[in-house]
Amino acid sequence: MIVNSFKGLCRVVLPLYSHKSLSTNILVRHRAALGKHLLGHWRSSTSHGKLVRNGEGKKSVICLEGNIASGKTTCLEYFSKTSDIEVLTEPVSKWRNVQGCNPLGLMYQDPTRWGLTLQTYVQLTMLDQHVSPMTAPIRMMERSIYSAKYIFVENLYKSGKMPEVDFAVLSEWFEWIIKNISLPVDLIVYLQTSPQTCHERLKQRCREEEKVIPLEYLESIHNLYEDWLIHQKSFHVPAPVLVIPADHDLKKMLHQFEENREKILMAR
Ligand SMILES: Nc1ncnc2c1ncn2[C@@H]1O[C@H](COP(=O)(O)OP(=O)(O)O)[C@@H](O)[C@H]1O
Ligand SMILES: Nc1ccn([C@H]2C[C@H](O)[C@@H](COP(=O)(O)O)O2)c(=O)n1
Repeated sequence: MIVNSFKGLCRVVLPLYSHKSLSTNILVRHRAALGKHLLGHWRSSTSHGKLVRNGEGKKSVICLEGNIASGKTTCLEYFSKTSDIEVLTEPVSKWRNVQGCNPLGLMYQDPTRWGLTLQTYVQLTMLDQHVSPMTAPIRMMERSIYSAKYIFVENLYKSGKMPEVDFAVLSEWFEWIIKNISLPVDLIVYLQTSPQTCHERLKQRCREEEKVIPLEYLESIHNLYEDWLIHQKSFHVPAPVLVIPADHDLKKMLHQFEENREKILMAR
């Protein structure tokens, strides 16, 4: 089921400067030079004033969304065997180890203290993925900078675990990013599961940091996903949504991935 076709409108902005990303060079642009330079993998968009990756229009970006342990990595593994697709898994290893520290683990231990720390780093690493040069015509990436903000930051804030000031700082960062940098998404594939299924799979995966996650946490994440991608009543949806029911066993899931292959890969 394709839920919606809702492309974001771009705004004209005048960024004063940009920065060097973790893996790519982003155009460093001053007001005086706006629209004149073409550096590295980036160019300034003449129509919208955003930083845009060269060749962006010819390629296709699919974001795979879903609750924790819904089966996103398993799905990406399946499609990684297809030629002409590059797969970007979430940089969880970075979230577990930044210069010897583990912000993911710290966040689960004390979300009020460490939520901002983790989500700032998630936002940076997801941005880095969105802007990294594509090495194949189709990119499938696990989650997005959008779900980081609309689901996980929102959940921390709504549940009273993120202080107002932390939420405000993260929100301003996020707004700046989406206003100034082109982050095109052509399709969102939503693996729709029940929170109970995720809880079972989470226990089975047994990631150390996640042992403290109760069913209620997965229910909150689930409700935010449903409001965003199914009811479309909370936040902007940056691309059409393909929903794949994902409570089924592995065999049936692989069958469904195959059935949806065309819809997913034609998302341009
Ligand atoms: N359809 C399925 N049925 C049963 N177990 C599954 C299924 N899909 C994935 N799993 C298992 O559930 C756990 C979480 O899956 P994973 O793909 O890592 O989820 P995610 O990337 O969304 O967190 C893993 O142990 C995986 O082997
Ligand atoms: N913005 C985010 C994104 C993810 N997480 C957490 C949730 C999981 O514990 C872990 C990885 O998620 P998965 O791919 O297994 O669904 O990272 C977060 O807290 N904030």
